[in-house]
Amino acid sequence: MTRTPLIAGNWKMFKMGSEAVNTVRKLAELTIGTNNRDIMIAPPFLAIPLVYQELNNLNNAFKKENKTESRISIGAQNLYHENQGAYTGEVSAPMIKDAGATHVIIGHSERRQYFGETDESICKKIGAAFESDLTPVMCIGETESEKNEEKTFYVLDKQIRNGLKGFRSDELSSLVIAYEPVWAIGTGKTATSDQVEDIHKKIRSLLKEMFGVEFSESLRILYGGSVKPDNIADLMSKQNIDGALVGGASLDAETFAKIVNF
Ligand SMILES: O=C(CO)COP(=O)(O)O
Repeated sequence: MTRTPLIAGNWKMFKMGSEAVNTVRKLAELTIGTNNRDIMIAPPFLAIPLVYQELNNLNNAFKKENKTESRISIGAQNLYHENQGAYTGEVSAPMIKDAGATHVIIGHSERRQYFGETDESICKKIGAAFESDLTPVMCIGETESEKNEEKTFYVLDKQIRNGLKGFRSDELSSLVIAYEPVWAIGTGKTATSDQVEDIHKKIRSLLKEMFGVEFSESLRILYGGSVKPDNIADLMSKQNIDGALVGGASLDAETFAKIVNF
């Protein structure tokens, strides 16, 4: 089974609209001709329509020059699980889709930590993403103290079982999982590629038990946490690491393009 790698950038709460547009333009130019991997960027909500418009313009220009379309797709960083209603300040899956995104990051550790997200709310959000035909990138990961107490897989098992409760494998077909150990996010500490490979193997075998071998073998499992141009190739050399979810190093187009073109 070959899984197309996905290199995704999570811009978190960074970049004004014009900065987002400039960065995506540079990134598209630096990744022209990249054809064996998927690229996704997740700008703040307000920049999504601007980035979408810019990518459309660029793709039209590329077409005229006989170049292939950019492989960059757009993701949101969160959603609310209801489609519409009196939920002041929230953004729904149909709105995200309408703005031009195809992916959505769900359950990032920063949302779990600062905004009270739970496995149960994450499960509802995954359902809402699929209902609107968005690809959910479901984030899981243990904290430093959970790691020190050797509870890593206990925590991941719980996050996966509860986050994916009630779904059938055919409903989850485009799901992406991102393993992001909380202690490696923004810290410069990366898990070694062997440690990540071992955990990804365990995640895949849990998903095989839950949803069958066809599903587990086609599912992409990304790693996130201090991914940089100098560690991406080592990570990507492992059989069960199918891409990366990059924070800080995705903000600069040149740095991120080096990661994309590892
Ligand atoms: O949280 C992350 C991506 O979602 C990882 O962030 P860093 O790459 O900055 O460690």
